[in-house]
Amino acid sequence: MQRFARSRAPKQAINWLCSSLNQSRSFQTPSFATVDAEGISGSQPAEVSNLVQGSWTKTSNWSTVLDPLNGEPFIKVADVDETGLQPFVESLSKCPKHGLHNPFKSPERYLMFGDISTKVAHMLSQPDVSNFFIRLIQRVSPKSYHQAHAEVFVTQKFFENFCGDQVRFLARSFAVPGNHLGQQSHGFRWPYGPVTIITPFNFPLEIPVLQLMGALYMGNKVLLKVDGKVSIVMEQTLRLLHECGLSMDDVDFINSDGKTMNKLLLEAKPQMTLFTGSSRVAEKLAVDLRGRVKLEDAGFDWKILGPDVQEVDYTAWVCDQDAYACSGQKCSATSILFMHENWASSPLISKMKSLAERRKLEDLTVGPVLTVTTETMLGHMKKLLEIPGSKLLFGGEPLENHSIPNIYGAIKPTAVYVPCEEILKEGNFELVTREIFGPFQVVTDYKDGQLQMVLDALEKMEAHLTAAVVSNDLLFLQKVIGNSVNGTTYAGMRARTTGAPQNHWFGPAGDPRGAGIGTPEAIKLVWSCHREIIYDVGPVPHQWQIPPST
Ligand SMILES: NC(=O)c1ccc[n+]([C@@H]2O[C@H](COP(=O)([O-])OP(=O)(O)OC[C@H]3O[C@@H](n4cnc5c(N)ncnc54)[C@H](O)[C@@H]3O)[C@@H](O)[C@H]2O)c1
Repeated sequence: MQRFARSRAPKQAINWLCSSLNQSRSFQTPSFATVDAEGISGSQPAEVSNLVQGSWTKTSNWSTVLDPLNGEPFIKVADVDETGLQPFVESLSKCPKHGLHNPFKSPERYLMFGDISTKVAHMLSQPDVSNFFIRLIQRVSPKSYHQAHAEVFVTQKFFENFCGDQVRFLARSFAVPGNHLGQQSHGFRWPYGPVTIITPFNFPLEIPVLQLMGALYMGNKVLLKVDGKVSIVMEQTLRLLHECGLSMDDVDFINSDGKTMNKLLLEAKPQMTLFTGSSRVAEKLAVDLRGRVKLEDAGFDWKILGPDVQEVDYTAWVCDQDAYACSGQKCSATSILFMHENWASSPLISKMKSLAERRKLEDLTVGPVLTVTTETMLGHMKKLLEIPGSKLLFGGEPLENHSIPNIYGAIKPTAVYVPCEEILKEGNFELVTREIFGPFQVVTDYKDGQLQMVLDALEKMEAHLTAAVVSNDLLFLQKVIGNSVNGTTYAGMRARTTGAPQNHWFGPAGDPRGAGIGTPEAIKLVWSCHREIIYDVGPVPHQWQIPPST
């Protein structure tokens, strides 16, 4: 979000934009929307507002988002600075610790959220509405139509999952008989009350919506902050939610830089903060907020190809999707691929190379990298190539003929081979396991007797988000799964690291602060705590007498 000289749009980007305009000419802008996803441009910039204490507000301090495809300043965001925090602090402080609803207070709100979910699910199933969000996502976080569609589809299915009575079932309690008549213990799911959600740029709709709704379902009041580069998507989503019955006061929405948000958190003291983003910020917030956090942080995700080589074309395709779809900007993207020597002697790598080379900017199957520059990615590659025995497998060059502004990255899908023995060496491990949030992966191989070396590498890693064990050899699967911890691990010859839908728990394991997203279990774990009410209503036994002191 910096001001940049306007650059000429490249031929491919213009062609692509024209074809997408033609494709979507028949779509109407939905009634709740205040922007036209197709029409936003340097000459017709969109504006993003804040929402606090039930009203949409603007500020005098606008930051500008550059169109990732051509550098035009195309979105103006009303940024709140440190002097504008008070309304947000006050708004959050109005919510008590026992929340907006709980099993003993306003239980009708559980039903209300079931109804809201039904309406939103229906709205998102309308082609005008889904296309609006698909295109809006593509404009700010460029990814292929298919990938943006998947994001909207998963979000719609999530809402379908929480229609009717499903929200109140999230707050299901249990009871255990007591020691005497009249005594019974009941376990309840209790909200935290005032909470905050902070999310990154890469899934502008899915991540904030799934976390936001989970928080609301369980009875919390939410202050939401989405990365400013993409916050237009959630601003429009909130307008959709309001149209479907969400109260204007249940969610506040702030646009600010990270430092200002950090200050707000220290002042507002939310009971819980869900942070999704880099490990650097996650660790800072864990300290600043004295542990009142749940974290979904960096992913250095691994895939192991076992000894049983089969379905090489399919496996190559999944490897390509896992590493390079969304230009590698999924926290679940494969960062390192370990192949058994049997795969190393198959045509896998040459097939992966061909698939990577099909990707093109015109259809956004490869595109701008929003948080890592070309220079950083290629610099990292150079350092890896200094490791003895390493070599470039494919890619390794900047994208050509584009006008992606140079605050963003633009490289061809890249794979660098590093020998497994070298990866484990003290000086190399940190370098090789650095997360590059772009179309970049490390590939290595291991011999039949070297599985332990691979497992040692997994043990040394710090992020344990997604993983894939590609094999149908049950003993091999057992060995790898039993010796690793990643929170979302796919196992079997169709295993992948990316593409978790709303019906799979998604989140890291091995960290008590780890959050989850999507499923009822994730919602209950992240957005509610346990409260035990022990009823002890009597009667006191007939002729009871005061016993001796104990
Ligand atoms: N685990 C997951 O589910 C998941 C999902 C998506 C992305 N990620 C990770 O996110 C990272 C990419 O996103 P990014 O680079 O935009 O992350 P980031 O940590 O820089 O930013 C994430 C969010 O935090 C805000 N922020 C930054 N500093 C802050 C501070 N001091 N206090 C409060 N808020 C602050 C940002 O404005 C943004 O909204 C990658 O590491 C990726 O693996 C993880």
